[in-house]
Amino acid sequence: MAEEAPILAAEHVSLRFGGVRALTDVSFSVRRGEIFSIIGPNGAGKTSMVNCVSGRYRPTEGRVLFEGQDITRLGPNRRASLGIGRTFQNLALFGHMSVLDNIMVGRHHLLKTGLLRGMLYWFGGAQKEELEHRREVEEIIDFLEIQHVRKAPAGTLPYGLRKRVELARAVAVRPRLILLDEPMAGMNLEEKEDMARFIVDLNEEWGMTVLMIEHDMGVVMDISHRVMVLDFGRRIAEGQPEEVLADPHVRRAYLGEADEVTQPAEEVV
Ligand SMILES: Nc1ncnc2c1ncn2[C@@H]1O[C@H](COP(=O)(O)OP(=O)(O)OP(=O)(O)O)[C@@H](O)[C@H]1O
Repeated sequence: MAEEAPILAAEHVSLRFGGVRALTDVSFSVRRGEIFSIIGPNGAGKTSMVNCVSGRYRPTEGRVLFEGQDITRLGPNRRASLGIGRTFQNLALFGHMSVLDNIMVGRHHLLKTGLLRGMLYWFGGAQKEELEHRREVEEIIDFLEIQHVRKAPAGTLPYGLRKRVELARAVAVRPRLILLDEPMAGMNLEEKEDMARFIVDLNEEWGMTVLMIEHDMGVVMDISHRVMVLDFGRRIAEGQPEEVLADPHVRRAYLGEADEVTQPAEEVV
């Protein structure tokens, strides 16, 4: 049987900012149902790559395909409405709004009915649709275990919980592909474990394909099905976590392992 087409494919993507080559000829594909991680040292091009997928950046060369459709020229909102959701490296919540409202905003943003319908709601119409949204949002709140803070202003929550709310907002639009930019950044061990569990559940129980940037190698190796390694904007490896970890090129470039030639000579006494 022929293999199913990938949900996401990047083909020969290059991205330049003036003289800076953020990405050079990067190709990879993500299969439906996978947790796929991009790793690499600082400045390797990970965020640039994810931005080329979300539509924030347009590649200088190459193409990005989502479910077989060329989305290279589409803007971020259009891509979001096709089924690509995302979270940000830096939190992007409305601090004064409640957790519940922050998540509702996530849904409103992509509603077919749009702004006018949203306004109608506030003046008393469209409640049925709204009730359905609320039900779905409550389901997400339960799933991410943030019931106890649903009424709290998002800005008053500890960092780990805010990250979870941000994930809830991205999940609220039910994307088929979710882009997570450093979901564990700044978290303590317990928060990381919780977040890792949520990502795995999103993937396994909610059927979301995940494309993730993460620096925490333990988490990456634990939960990813496949990993791509970028270094200086180029793809230097891709495969299952254990293959990638064993790759000598990766060990040298990323994990900082010196190869034999560069080992300091033993001191002769
Ligand atoms: N908007 C921009 N304007 C100019 N240069 C940029 C821009 N965005 C990224 N770059 C450059 O592109 C290169 C790749 O950056 P990018 O942020 O994609 O790397 P990264 O792997 O995500 O790094 P980090 O792990 O530190 O987040 C870097 O040299 C960076 O300075």
